Amino acid sequence: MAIEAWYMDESNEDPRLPHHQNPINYVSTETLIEIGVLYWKLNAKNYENDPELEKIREERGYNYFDILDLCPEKVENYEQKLKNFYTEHIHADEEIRYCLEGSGYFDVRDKADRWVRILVKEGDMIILPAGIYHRFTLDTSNYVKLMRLFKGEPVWTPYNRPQEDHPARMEYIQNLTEKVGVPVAAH
Ligand SMILES: CSCCC(=O)C(=O)O
Ligand SMILES: [Fe+2]
Repeated sequence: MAIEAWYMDESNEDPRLPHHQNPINYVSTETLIEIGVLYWKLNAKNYENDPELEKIREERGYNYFDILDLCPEKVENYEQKLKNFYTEHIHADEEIRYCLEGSGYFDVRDKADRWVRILVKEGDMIILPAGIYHRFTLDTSNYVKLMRLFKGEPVWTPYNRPQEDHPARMEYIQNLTEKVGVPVAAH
């Protein structure tokens, strides 16, 4: 099966809960593609010697990688970092994450500015395009180990919403509009 994604409910409960709507409202792979989210399923057990991963890295120029083992013992300012991850933001570059262990949620905004929750678990690699509003949270299992990839020297700077005048945001919106030929929701 492809990656699992759904529209979120509006409740203010614990972000680590799934936040499904009732009834469950899944988001199709086509919709994810339309908003520029890319996805691969790989064998995470094999990440140190995986020709498939190597091919993606080569084709897309991801010469940098590191591993983020998201637990309080290994991450400085753990709570603060989690808080920042869950604050809606964009980046000037793609955000590329490959889940090696555990799971978590990447939330992205669709064209109508609705939250789409993407479940990322072992073997899932996702690319969020530059300029897409997004955030990240652990799920109730409370643990994830992610590979972070990048083209060139890594820059992880988040620009919190609103960022309508940020060049990456403007380019993202431009691409969205070109793809479908209709305006996206105003912000
Ligand atoms: C834990 S990686 C995902 C969080 C995020 O959006 C970021 O690092 O910018
Ligand atoms: Fe981010």
